Amino acid sequence: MSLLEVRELEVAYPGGAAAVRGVDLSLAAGEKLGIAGESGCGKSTLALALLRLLPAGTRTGGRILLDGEDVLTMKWGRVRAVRWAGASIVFQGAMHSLNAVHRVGDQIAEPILLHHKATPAGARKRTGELLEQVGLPAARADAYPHELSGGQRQRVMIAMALACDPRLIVADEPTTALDVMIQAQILRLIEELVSEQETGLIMISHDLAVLADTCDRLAVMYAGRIVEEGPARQVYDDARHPYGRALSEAFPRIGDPASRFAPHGLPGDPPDPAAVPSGCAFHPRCPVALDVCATRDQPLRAAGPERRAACVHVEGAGFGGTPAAGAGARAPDAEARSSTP
Ligand SMILES: Nc1ncnc2c1ncn2[C@@H]1O[C@H](COP(=O)(O)OP(=O)(O)OP(=O)(O)O)[C@@H](O)[C@H]1O
Repeated sequence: MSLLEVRELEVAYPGGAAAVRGVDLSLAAGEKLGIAGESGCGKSTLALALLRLLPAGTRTGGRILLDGEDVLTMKWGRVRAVRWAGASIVFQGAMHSLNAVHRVGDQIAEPILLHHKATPAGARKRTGELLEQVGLPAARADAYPHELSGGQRQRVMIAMALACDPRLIVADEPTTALDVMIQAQILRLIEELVSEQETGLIMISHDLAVLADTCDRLAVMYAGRIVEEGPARQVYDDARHPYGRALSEAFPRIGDPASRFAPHGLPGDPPDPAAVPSGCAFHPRCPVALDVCATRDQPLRAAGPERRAACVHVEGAGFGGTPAAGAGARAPDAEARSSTP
């Protein structure tokens, strides 16, 4: 049985349209899955749904099975028991997630006291061990968040997330606010810790390169849907969906310093959930869209071994494996749009 099975997940904020629209994904124990997409594609909404941290009044549909138990329908007492111990989350910007008026050691100890019924001395000992595990001296337990650097605070957040030995860690842009050197250290730390402990990891980022370097598998999200999925390195090197391709071209390539100076960027923005275009939601920005893309949405379908993509070009010749003409580098091309599938 998978550690996590998400089936046809729908999430709509109070009074709003669906921000997550029919997401399916699964994660094996100890597996690392990256979820990529631009801001507004629904990645954080998906992360919050996994731990049932969505605001009151949010409508959800589908199923989120964590070790076979549906997080969306479990009683609140059970949800509280599952958080930290079953699954925990690391948010971006630890300054906002940590309580400014409590020492960081007390904040790490809190879930340990709650879930492991530890004595205060036992919780303190475990807190020291966790801090050392994330590369901080145990004595930093006495510090307040403002006395730590951004990287140190993010390490504290990771220590908290690990405190109850969860089966799953969800890391939502865990390094976005940090400088590049610290970012690399924190990513390596997360990777090592989850590998050592066979913890499942869902890491969310807009940066495909970061995810390709850290994760086993990658899912690309656009307008609340997963549009591409597969082994991380393959998706990064040879995306089958034009959006995945545009995203991988939008960032400097791993190991290719020259690409930092290449023209990048994907014109336009992802749609607002209330105004998702008809057909394939990406078609207005897609450089290889066909007429049919404006009217017919594509399901995720096999796009090679262990790979899936939701694009009209996947089935036929001409797209899968063939480099698309500079996805994102120019406006939709009239010739491509007028050709038939
Ligand atoms: N609390 C909320 N109430 C209403 N709408 C929201 C709320 N949070 C997010 N949204 C909307 O849901 C959509 C998806 O947002 P979400 O934060 O999940 O995307 P994201 O891909 O994680 O982006 P980011 O990287 O900026 O967090 C967006 O259109 C956003 O405006």
